[in-house]
Amino acid sequence: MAHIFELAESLSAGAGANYANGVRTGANPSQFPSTEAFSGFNRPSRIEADIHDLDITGKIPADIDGTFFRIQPDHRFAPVYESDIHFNGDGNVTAIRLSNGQAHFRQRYVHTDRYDHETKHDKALFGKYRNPYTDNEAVKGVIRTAANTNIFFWRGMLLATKEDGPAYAMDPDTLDTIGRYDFEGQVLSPTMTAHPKFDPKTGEMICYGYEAGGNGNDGSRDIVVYTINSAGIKTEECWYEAPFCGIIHDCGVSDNWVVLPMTPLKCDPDRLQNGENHWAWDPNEDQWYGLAPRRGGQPSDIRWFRSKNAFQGHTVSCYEAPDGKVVFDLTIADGNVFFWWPSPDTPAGTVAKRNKLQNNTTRWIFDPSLPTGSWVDPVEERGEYGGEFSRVDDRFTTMKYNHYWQCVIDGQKPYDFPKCGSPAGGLFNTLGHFTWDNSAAETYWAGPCSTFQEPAFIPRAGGTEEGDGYLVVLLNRLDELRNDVCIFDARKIAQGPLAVVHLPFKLRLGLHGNFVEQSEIDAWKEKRAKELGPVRAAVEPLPWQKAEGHIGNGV
Ligand SMILES: C=Cc1ccc(O)c(OC)c1
Ligand SMILES: [Fe+2]
Repeated sequence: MAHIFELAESLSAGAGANYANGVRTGANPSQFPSTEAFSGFNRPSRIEADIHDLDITGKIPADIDGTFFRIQPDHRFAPVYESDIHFNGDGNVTAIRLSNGQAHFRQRYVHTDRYDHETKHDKALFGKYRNPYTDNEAVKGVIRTAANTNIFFWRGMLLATKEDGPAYAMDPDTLDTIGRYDFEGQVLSPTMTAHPKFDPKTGEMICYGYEAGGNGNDGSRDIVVYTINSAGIKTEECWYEAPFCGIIHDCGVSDNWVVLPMTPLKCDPDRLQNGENHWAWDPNEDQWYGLAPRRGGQPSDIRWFRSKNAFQGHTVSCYEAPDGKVVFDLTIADGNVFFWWPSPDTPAGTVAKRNKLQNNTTRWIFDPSLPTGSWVDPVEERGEYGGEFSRVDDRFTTMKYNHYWQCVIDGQKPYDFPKCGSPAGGLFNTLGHFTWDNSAAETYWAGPCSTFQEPAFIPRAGGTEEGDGYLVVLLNRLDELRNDVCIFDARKIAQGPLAVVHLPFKLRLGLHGNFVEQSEIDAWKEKRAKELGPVRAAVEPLPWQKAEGHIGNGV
């Protein structure tokens, strides 16, 4: 007699493969592609759940009272295209509430317009990453963003963001989606970055959108930079033009300047129309840095600096030196990290391969008195460990700082390939804590079967000294297909975690997150109850939707 699993295999083969010539057939609608992007640790999680009082090893410091919010792309439905990528998954938000030495779990999808439409039709309708020409007719004119890249707290709400669309507001307690958020009608660009910066001295949020001139997915070169003050009022809005449509994923903010690093991944509108990739790597293009004034900017004020071809990763931090020059720190790779968007010259049929790249932490100093087009080279490159996902003590954003933490690769340590397979998302097997003055440099290796996701800094209650606090970070247990949440003393990471919170299942590889103090959530809840009223979702369609004759969400 056939074993039950053999039977299941013949049943699924009988149902027919869900992909033919790379496109979903619908024959077996629940079957995800069997590509690396959807296999092993990369399998969609799709969990929405609450778990009270998670299992803990060690002791969560009693003075931690707040929530670590983070977000992951997490496809709900088998994608339209078999070659779909992780970055095209639906935003799914995780909240790890830490209080009284206990940890609680909550996870919910962001209910974007995309989510609502796909729910109604019970299948994926949006096609390739940032290519509206590949979408089902039923969703023409619908905002496409999956809001899957960052989740941060702003004036009593969480904002889930992705750089290809507007922000979505969520309730920080329930993780219910409130709706698309246009800052009460003040922010109407088709795109908004997933990496705004918060000025701790002024309480302002500085944010921007790139590819912002049209519908957000048409290769426009327009950039908009906004400031929203602590009362929620937009105080700055200036539009600039980039030399080409390139990806501007993260930014830097000092007291007087905004730095916009533009990477040589380019969008060509013709390629979009042909149903191809939004981005293509240009190995002959420079890396660019736009320097724009924070206040009173005029379109002609942006100054572009350039340097040799490279891939700009995430910002570490940014500040002004006493001489007015702008110090900007970020990780940089010596080639295209996003190997799934190769150069258009790559021969057809070539399978996109992960390149072996070195990610260095680099320091740049921009002189705002130099003319646009000036060449710059980094003043310092730190290459002892390849690193990414850097974090600082956020209370020092815009200020001279010393400490930073990041996920790093320790190539001297063993990796258990037979047990874990190809390391999902890269081999960040170690957490690093470094200082610019070299007074401290320490690492913590997670073992041969584990890798880290991006950490977040938790300031110690009542403390003010830079770096005094904790680090919260997700650990991928690649052999067990499970995640842990580790809590370290931020300035003593080498001694290992103070507490490890065990999740009973695997999440997906996430991008970004932030820790929010419960006192801050409570204070805003009270302020909204007593004077401001609830967070108001957008009521009007975005200008590009009106211009293209669409009426809005329409679900
Ligand atoms: C890490 C970068 C990054 C850049 C663009 C994206 O759309 C994204 O989606 C998750 C992530
Ligand atoms: Fe990012």
